[in-house]
Amino acid sequence: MPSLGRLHLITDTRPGRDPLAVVRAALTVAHADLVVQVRVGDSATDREAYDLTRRVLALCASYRATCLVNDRLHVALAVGAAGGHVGADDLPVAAARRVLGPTGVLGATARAPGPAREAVAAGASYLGVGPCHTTSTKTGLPDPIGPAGVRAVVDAVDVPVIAIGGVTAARVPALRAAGAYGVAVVGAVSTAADPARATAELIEALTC
Ligand SMILES: Cc1ncc(COP(=O)(O)OP(=O)(O)O)c(N)n1
Ligand SMILES: Cc1ncsc1CCOP(=O)(O)O
Ligand SMILES: [Mg+2]
Repeated sequence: MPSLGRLHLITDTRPGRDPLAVVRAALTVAHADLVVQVRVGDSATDREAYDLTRRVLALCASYRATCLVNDRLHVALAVGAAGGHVGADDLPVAAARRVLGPTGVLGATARAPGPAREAVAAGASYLGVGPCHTTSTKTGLPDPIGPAGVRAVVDAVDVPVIAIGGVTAARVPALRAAGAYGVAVVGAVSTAADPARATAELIEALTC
């Protein structure tokens, strides 16, 4: 697998947001260091997910950035994205690996060492670990695990750990010190007054 980008931008498709404009702004700064994960709401149709993903993939291609698809692996395959991300309510990791094939990038959500090891054994190529901090963009999550929780997972696996949940540039140093390879964000970029600047601050924090 080519090396994974350290900054994962997850699309924000809540009403009033402009995910394509945010992705475009982030790409102008982060280029190939960016992984864009297309995540649509549960009520979105497959056609809507497909159309958005095709457009994101075209933007990513211009910058040699990686495009992944959250949950809907058939959309990832249909558009030719690099892979996808699954969690507890999605296909099991082993099934997702069969769908994507041996070379697809496959992320799996884990928040503790045991499930993290299982996900890697089942074929995950990276782990999304969190919520690390309180988030306002997803409800119904368990308590934040903090950098110490990230460290526990990092110590248990040999794949990149991507910290997620309430991540800001100011919080990146502690997450990196805990062994996180990178971070995934929604709000830190999508709700920023200047998404390009917010991206630059995250990239700088990740490369220090
Ligand atoms: C990088 C990354 N980590 C975790 C998640 C969360 O995935 P999941 O648990 O399946 O929840 P939804 O995003 O599907 O609501 C993620 N998407 N990306
Ligand atoms: C999808 C998801 N899974 C765990 S936290 C989260 C949302 C992260 O969004 P933000 O970066 O705005 O906290
Ligand atoms: Mg999911």
